[in-house]
Amino acid sequence: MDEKKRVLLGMSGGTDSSVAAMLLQEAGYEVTGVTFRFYELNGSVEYLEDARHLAERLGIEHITYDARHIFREKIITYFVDEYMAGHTPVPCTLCNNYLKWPLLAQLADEMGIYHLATGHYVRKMYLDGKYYIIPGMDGDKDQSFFLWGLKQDVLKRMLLPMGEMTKPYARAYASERGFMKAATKKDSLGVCFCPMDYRTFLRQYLASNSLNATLAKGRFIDEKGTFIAWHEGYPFYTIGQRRGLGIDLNRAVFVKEVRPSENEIVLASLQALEKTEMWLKDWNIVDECQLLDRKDIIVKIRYRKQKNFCTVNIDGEGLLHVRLHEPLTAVAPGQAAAFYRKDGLLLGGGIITGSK
Ligand SMILES: Nc1ncnc2c1ncn2[C@@H]1O[C@H](COP(=O)(O)OP(=O)(O)OP(=O)(O)O)[C@@H](O)[C@H]1O
Repeated sequence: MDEKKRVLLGMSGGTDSSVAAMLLQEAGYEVTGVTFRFYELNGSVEYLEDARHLAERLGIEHITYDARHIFREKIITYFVDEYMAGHTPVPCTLCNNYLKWPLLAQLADEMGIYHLATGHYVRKMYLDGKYYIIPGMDGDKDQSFFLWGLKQDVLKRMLLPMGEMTKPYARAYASERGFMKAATKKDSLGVCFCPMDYRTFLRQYLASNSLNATLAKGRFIDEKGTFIAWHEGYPFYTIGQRRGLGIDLNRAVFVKEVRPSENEIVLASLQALEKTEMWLKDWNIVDECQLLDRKDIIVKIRYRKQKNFCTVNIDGEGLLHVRLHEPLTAVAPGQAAAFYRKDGLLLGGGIITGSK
């Protein structure tokens, strides 16, 4: 078979990658599915069985790849370390950019397969000699926010069959073909290894690594340093947080600052959290001409909803400097910022290291 017609697809056992397998097959590709064992919540391997079973029904080759050790090292350890440093980590962004897609490329190379695919709801576009990610047609499912770190060597090989689909259509598509389990799978919620609440995960992780002594009660203080109440330990709070502080004041207060060395959390009004400048490290830009020094760049620091205009430059220390045209609240170190052109082209992104 023409090597351009072979594709390695990441199969999670979920609806999207299952439908992606069907679409690629219908488009005439010889599909090989790979399921990475990243993390098995409560030891469940049902996802592996589902992926295997689907591959069998479709008559496609399927392999599994044990990435638990590397996932633990690169994603979970990083996640815990970031909270312990008073930051807000972005495990899904890191996993996609440094693990999932690079692993797909590595395995595909070993198998002599050119194309790489996933069930992400994104599309890609070729412009002036470069490939760009653009949001999926289903605005509600768009996952472009997580993919700003991918380089051209991966982008050029990507096939993104779900980009033109909506989730309801994907479910109907699987069901019409008799794949009822794939059609009715629940959407995955948040971070795969702690879908609900990171605090519970953090407590368990620290306890099982004999590190819980590092968590002591600390002081909530106001901006002037006045004691307000006791808190559970600084890693359990993130900048911008309002709910779950466990205190009852007669005004709305938000986490403005996390101070690990003092185990203090500074609380303030929302207005006091406003920032107009950010600095990013570990950044990636597809084409500097499309991003730097322009006045109409959109920046997102949240997966959903938020969008602001900004101007981006590289500063003397090699960090990306972002000037926000309107202030943003809840800018936390460790979080990702992704840049878009007004028409949706994903221009790059980076990790927030400072703001003012
Ligand atoms: N364990 C895994 N092994 C291989 N590929 C994976 C794995 N987890 C996710 N992927 C790939 O990454 C894509 C995006 O995964 P993510 O978990 O962010 O989204 P999702 O909407 O839940 O996808 P799905 O419905 O396919 O599970 C998946 O569609 C799949 O192609």
